[in-house]
Amino acid sequence: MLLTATRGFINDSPSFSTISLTHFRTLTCASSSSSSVYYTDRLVSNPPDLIGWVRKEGGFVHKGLKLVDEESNGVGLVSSEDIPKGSDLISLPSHLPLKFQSLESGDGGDGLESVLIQLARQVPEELWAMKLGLKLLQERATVGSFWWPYISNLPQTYTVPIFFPGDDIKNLQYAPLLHQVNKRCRFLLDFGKDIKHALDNAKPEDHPFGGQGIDASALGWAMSAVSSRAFRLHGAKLPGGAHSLIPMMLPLIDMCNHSFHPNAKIFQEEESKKSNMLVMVKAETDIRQNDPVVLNYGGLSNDFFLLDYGFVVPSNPYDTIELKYDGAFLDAASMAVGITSPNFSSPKPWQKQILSQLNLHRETPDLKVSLGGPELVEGRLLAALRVLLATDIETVEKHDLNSLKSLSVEAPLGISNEVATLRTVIALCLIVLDHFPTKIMEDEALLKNSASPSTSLSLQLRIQKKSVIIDVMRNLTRRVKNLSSTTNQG
Ligand SMILES: C[S@@+](CC[C@H](N)C(=O)[O-])C[C@H]1O[C@@H](n2cnc3c(N)ncnc32)[C@H](O)[C@@H]1O
Repeated sequence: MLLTATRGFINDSPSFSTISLTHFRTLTCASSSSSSVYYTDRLVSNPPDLIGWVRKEGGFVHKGLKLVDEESNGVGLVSSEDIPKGSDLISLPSHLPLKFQSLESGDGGDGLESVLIQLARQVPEELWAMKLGLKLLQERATVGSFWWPYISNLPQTYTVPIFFPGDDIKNLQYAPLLHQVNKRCRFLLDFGKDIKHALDNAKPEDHPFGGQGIDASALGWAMSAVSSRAFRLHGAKLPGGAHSLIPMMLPLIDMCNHSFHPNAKIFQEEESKKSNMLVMVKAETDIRQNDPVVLNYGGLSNDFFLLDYGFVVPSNPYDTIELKYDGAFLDAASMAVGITSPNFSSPKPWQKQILSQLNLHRETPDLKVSLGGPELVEGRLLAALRVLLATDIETVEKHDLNSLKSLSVEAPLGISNEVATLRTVIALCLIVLDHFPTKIMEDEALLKNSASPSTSLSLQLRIQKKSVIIDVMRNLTRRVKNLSSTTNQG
C-alpha cells in the first residue's frame, strides 16, 4: 500500500476570508483479497469482506446482517431477515477497536509511537478526533497493518465543510459555523506544516508514517474519518469516580447510519456482561427484513452533524441558532414591538446583579445564547428578558432563577411581562432572519437545481437554520395568542 502526498490549499476570497482544504487526493493502494460487495467510494475499490474479518477475529455478527450501499447515506448495515427486539447484533472483542492506546494510558510509548504521541500532544483537546486520526494515519501507512481490512473499507472522501470550496463555505451563511470551519482549516494547515518540519529529517525507521508526506488534506481525511465514526467509550475510573472517555473506532459497528428513531443500541462490557467482548450492539426494537440498522449518534445540532459527520438532519429537534446577547440589539427588537424605553443597554443595578448570575454581565461574560432546540429559548436569555422588562424588583424576587429561566413556567412575572418578553424574542427572530442574504424560498429553489454535494449541503444547512427561527417564531406567537386570550377572558 502506498500513500502518496495529498494536497491542501488556502482558498481566500477578498470579500470574505474563508479557508478550505480541497477534496482531491491521489491514493494508490494495492487492492487486496476477496470482497463480497463493491462500494464506489472506499479507500480501495475492492475492500476485503469486513463482516468476515470481524468473525474471523473472534467477533460476533448476526447472520441476518449485510452491508449495503445506501447511496445518499453511504454504506449502511441492513437486516436481511426479521430480527426480534433484544437480539445481539454485533459484538467486538477488545483487540478489534482501533484506539490510541499509549496516548490514553500515558505510558509515553516507544520508538515511532513516542513521535506520534508528541505530535498528538500539539492537538487541542476540542479536536480530539485529530489525535486518534494520527494513529489511523499511521496504521493506514503501515504495510500489513492488522486493521487494514477495516481501514480499506473506510470512505475515501468526506463531505465535511473543511473540504468545501470557499464559495460553499460562504454559502453556509451562518457565522458560528463559518468560524468553526475556518478554525479547523487553519489548524490543519498549520499542523501539516509542523508535522513536515518535525519529520523532514526523520530517519525512515523513526518516521511514524512510513516516510510518507502528511499534509493538511491527509490530516483532514483522518480527522473526518474519526469524527464521523469514532465512539467515546468509558475507560478507567478516574479518582472522582467518573470514567475517562476513550475514543475508539469500532469496526463494522461504525457502518450503522444515524437516526433519531434508532432500532439498535450500543453497550459496553459491564452492561453487556460478556467479559470477552468489549462492546456490543443489540436490537432495541423488532427489526424487519430490509430495514437499515440505525444508531442514534446523539442529540446534536446540525452544526455538529455537518462539521463532524458531513450531513444535515432535516427538522432536527436539537438544531439551534446562536446569537450574541447585546443590549442595543435587544432594545431595537423591543422597540420594534412597541415597548417604550426598554432598558437592555442600561439595566438598573438589581437587574445587573441578576444578569451577572446569568453570566451575561461579568468581566468575562458568556454572551452566546441560543434559540431553538428542546429549550426553544435558552434559559439565560429568557430570564434576562423577563427581568429587564420587569418594572419592580419585588415581583422578580419572588421567583428563583430556575423558574425565570424556564419557558414551561408560564408568565412568572405576569402576563404583560411575558407577552413583552415573547414579542421581543419574535422581533429578534425577524431581525436575524432579515440578516440572511437569501430567503428560504430562494434557497429551496437553488437546492432543486444544485449540482454538487457541498453546495447542496450548504443550502440544506442554511434552510434548516432559517427553519429553526421560523419554528421558534410560530411557537412563541401561539403562546402570545394564548396569553392574550387569557387576559381578554379575564
Ligand atoms: C458511522 S458512519 C456510517 C457508515 C457510513 N455510511 C459509511 O459509508 O461508511 C457515519 C457516516 O455515514 C453517513 N450517514 C450516517 N447517517 C446518515 C444520515 N442519517 N443521513 C445522511 N448520511 C448519514 C455520513 O456520511 C456519516 O459521516
